[in-house]
Amino acid sequence: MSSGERVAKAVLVDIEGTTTSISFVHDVLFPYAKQNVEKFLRDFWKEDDIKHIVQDLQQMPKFADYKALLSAPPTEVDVELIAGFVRYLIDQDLKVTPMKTLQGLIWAQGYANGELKGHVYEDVPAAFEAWRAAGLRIAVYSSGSVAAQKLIFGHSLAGNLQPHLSAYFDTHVGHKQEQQSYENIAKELKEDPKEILFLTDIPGEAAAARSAGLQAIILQRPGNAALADDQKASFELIPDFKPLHNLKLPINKSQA
Ligand SMILES: CSCCC(=O)C(=O)COP(=O)(O)O
Ligand SMILES: [Mg+2]
Repeated sequence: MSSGERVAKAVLVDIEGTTTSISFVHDVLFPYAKQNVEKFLRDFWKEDDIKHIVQDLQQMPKFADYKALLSAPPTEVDVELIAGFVRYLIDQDLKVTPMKTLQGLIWAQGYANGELKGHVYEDVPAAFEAWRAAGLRIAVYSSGSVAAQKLIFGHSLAGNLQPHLSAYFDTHVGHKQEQQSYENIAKELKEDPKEILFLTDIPGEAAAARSAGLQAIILQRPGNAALADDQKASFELIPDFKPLHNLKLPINKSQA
């Protein structure tokens, strides 16, 4: 099936490499979080939600790995130790929930003070408008926290795109390369999986979505990772959202 003939009731979009450049995430957002994590933790160390995040971080097996790398073994868990651990996790691009939650809280300050503006490719707002005008719902699924997703679209270069979005999912629903996550999303959206179209840059995510019965298309945006030949053969590939601007509801739904 070509993108021109596709029908769906909902479009589920990934962010990094799909609506937004990988470079914005890696060269702007991640450095912002690394530069500001220590001050953020110092300012909010005694707040309950930060205490919970710190506890969750300490329980990760990676925390022991990180401590073992330090020249002097830490005697207490303090701001500096946790900030260093968060920077270590960011450097490895680990999609772990407590660190992603913390990143979202740090980025909120950057969006609020105007230092950050969410990158979206220029074809994204037009596609969102077209899909909504055709009666489709649009949902987001990213490893970034739901709070971070709302920020990137709420403070985007194209203005506030949140009114187009009807649901947001992060790693609380499961990891992006697991079939169960997409089954959970379909259930929460109350849609038949085959009527959800998932758009992503990562073949492992597309494969997991497809194994749950969703449709999946891979974006080849500038700067996205090159695909192996078998991956190219397994999925429909598109350079941007323009081939999908004419996406329609299934015929029985649009006539109802
Ligand atoms: C929600 S904006 C920041 C994106 C992010 O933190 C990330 O890890 C990107 O992951 P994605 O699942 O959108 O590829
Ligand atoms: Mg992605």
